[in-house]
Amino acid sequence: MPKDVALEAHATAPRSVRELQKYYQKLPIEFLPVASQILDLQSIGTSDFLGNSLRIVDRIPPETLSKLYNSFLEQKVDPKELEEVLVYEHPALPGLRLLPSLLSIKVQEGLLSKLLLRDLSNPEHLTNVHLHYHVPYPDPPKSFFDLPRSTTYTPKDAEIHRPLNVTEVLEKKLRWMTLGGQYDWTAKEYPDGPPVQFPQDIRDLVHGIFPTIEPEAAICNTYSPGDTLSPHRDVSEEADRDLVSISIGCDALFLISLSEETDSPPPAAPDTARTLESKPSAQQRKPNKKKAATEPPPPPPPLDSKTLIMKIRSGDAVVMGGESRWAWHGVPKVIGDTCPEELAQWPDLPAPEGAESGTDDMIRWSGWMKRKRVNLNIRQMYEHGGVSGEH
Ligand SMILES: O=C(O)CCC(=O)C(=O)O
Ligand SMILES: [Fe+2]
Repeated sequence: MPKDVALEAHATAPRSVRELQKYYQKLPIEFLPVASQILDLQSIGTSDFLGNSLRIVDRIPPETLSKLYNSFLEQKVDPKELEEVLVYEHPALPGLRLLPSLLSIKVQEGLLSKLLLRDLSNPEHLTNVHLHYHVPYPDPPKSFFDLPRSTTYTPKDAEIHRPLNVTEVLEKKLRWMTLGGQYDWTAKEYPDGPPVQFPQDIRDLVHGIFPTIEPEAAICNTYSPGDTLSPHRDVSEEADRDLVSISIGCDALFLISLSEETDSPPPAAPDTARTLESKPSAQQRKPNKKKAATEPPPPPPPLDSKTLIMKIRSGDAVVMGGESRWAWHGVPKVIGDTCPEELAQWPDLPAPEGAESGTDDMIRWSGWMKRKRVNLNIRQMYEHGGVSGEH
């Protein structure tokens, strides 16, 4: 589908989408199991609701995956240990493909390590922290998870921001990193000039599974429970190739819509970049005595025939292609305590070199992932021709 020139990077989502986002953002997690609008990719096939409308449109055989995993992990992965991956489509969002449990736990762990222990400490990969802080890079390069506790991030403008320490940055402030083409969040465009090299091993894995895209740019989002991503469309890429979104760690709700309803926009959003919100999660907030937690929530806003709200888990992939490539989408909720056990201890690193166990300067990051959701959102920026079709 050719990209519609009318798609504006700064436009605001339709009211119906914003209302759903707000509803699910506020919905206490204890009510999620009874929220029947939510399409749960893990109960596809067993639920009568929506499940009936899903179609299997493709299958990825274990042999294909094991070859890609072998080279990604640089170790032998027996196809017998893998299951065939089913690819689903839903009539509400033509061109949206859902791949529950795409990546094995080992590949998820490998991907986390490449992204966060290797690529994050490459100074070419900018983060949201760079917008307002000087980011210290150790020489020789090493993982940010190996930095001494005394590491300080000094603000660019000391009148607006206070200095941060490495714990604050990695636990809370770090919300995204850009890989390859460095998207400019304020101008909402990719800068001119040759893009930063996309990590080859991640490119090979993603292109091997999804040959319809040549990975050139990605956003690696990190969320804690309580963090949200407001509804938006990713319209800055020149190529109308599929967008591949891979999630690792805690479960999340993902809202996506092709609703065309137009209405008056809400008050203007702050001019910085994208609307990421970090609020204390329901779990972190002190109990509100006036409002008992068991009080049933109001009914949800109606879901029109062009909108889906779904639960996304660790290892799942969502591909936005065709008409859905330019759909409105957002993340109203990240659900704490849902990270798969095998990943929860990541990065589980040995003590940094030279640090003695028990010294003040040593931060044990083991268990960081237990409280996180990491989403890798991969795009092709330019049309070059020569990118093949199906696998
Ligand atoms: O975290 C997600 O699932 C979606 C992220 C996203 O839409 C984006 O980075 O543009
Ligand atoms: Fe997006």
